[in-house]
Amino acid sequence: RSPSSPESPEKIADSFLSCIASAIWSWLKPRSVKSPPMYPGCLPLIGHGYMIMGDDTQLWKGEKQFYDFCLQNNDVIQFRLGTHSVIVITDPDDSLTVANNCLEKPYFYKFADNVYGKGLITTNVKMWKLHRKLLNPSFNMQMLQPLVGTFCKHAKLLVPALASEAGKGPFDVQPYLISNVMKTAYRATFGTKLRENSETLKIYSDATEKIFMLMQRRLQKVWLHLSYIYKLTTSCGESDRLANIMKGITESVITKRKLLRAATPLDKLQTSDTEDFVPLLDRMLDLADKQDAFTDDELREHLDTMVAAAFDTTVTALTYILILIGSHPDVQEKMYQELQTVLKDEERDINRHDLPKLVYTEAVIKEALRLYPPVPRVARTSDTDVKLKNYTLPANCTYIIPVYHLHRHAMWGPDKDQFIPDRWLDPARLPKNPNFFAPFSLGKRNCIGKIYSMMKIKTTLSYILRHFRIHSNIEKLETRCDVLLKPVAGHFISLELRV
Ligand code: HEM
Repeated sequence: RSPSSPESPEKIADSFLSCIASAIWSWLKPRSVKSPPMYPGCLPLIGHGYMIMGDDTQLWKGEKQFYDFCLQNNDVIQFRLGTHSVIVITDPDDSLTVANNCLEKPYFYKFADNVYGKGLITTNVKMWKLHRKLLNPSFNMQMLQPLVGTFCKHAKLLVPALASEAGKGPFDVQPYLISNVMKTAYRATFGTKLRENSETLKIYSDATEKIFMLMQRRLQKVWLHLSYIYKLTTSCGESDRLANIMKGITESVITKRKLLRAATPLDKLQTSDTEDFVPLLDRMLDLADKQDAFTDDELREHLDTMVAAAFDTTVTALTYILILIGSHPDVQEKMYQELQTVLKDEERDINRHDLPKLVYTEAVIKEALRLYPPVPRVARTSDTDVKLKNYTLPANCTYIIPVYHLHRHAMWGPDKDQFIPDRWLDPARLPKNPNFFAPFSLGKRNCIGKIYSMMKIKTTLSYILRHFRIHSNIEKLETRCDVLLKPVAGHFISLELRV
């Protein structure tokens, strides 16, 4: 049977009936004496699922109600997705407890298993422990610094592209950023130069975006969480079709790279082909050769995961940063002055030594990630009881840490909703508990690419700032949320050439 073929009617009926039985049981079963407050309005069978139905704006609106309720109810509450219990946590210590003790991801992370199943984000804990340890060294500062040259090269290409929009009024900057970020992510991961391959890039990035969209649609319709039902839909077939396209592209890149490695001495391969960085694919092929670390499928799914995890998050972060600094000319001017000081007013490229000196720029990036975290919530699950400060929760709950709400917790002070980069330069203005800031998640299973993304964002921003004044209006911004928190309106910026 193909993955998208329909199941037998008997099987569907069985699964439907067991679902109803479990719904009735979960509705009637005695609640433990001490359990977190339940969000009002829970219905049999669908739980609170009806509150997040509709488009992705509705999903985020609905979710926000749960998370706001959590902030108002001592930072731990519960709601029901269908018959499934979901615990929401905005307490920073409990969030870390869950992040470190519940390393498994919930069932809905498996909705894109056909592409990313064995990649770091979705793989099971046993595999994750082995592979994260092997991959960590490829993401430390020393290994990543050689990529700054590649980031600069692409940031310089972005400048003339953006210049074509200067002086012409508001426009959507995201398509420019998508092309830029995808090219560097693809190059850093596969070592492939995408200019020669831009049709492939387009097919690959379109497929990535569509797979995310299908996953989000499934997430919103609780009945489609049942794979027996989902497999009857056209979306399932479409998702498998896109997965096969991506599979084909990545397999062909891996095969070509293997052939090139077989035919070229390694030192020549690195200097001639990839400036001075070693692409992740080469590092993983080394590990596969020497330690038999990855199967071909694992290799492919890790690499596709890296590109997917790197590109949309970074584009979204850069978009919010541009909107925020475009709405705060004083902040923008301070960043520009810092840049000129670090570069000593010279017309030279930015290098790896400059990046740590951009202290104010880093504060701006952090403040933007605080107000608009591209990943606004992360989720976990556990097959054992979990002990929080005030509750012991049973096995098989899903946990949600709403990062967006941690970032706007009352502990940030009365100005929590305002954009104030300076707060990052004065520890007295930050919450004492560092776990209130988690744009890259918390604990052991946090983002492996956080150093990469800070370097990429700083470099790209620096080139944009050197050439343009940015104008925008954050007051008009509206957001929606699929897997990521994305701008849906009011996100256009205008550019003015600096002379
Ligand atoms: C601003 C940019 C980024 C943000 C905000 C971000 C955020 C996150 C978050 C919140 C998670 C946890 C997801 C979860 O548990 O559901 C995560 C995981 C991950 N991120 Fe990022 N990320 C960014 C950039 C990157 C980049 C550039 C890469 C790769 C080069 C990357 C690779 C990954 C991977 C592989 C994981 C899974 C880690 C694991 O489970 O061990 N991310 N990221």
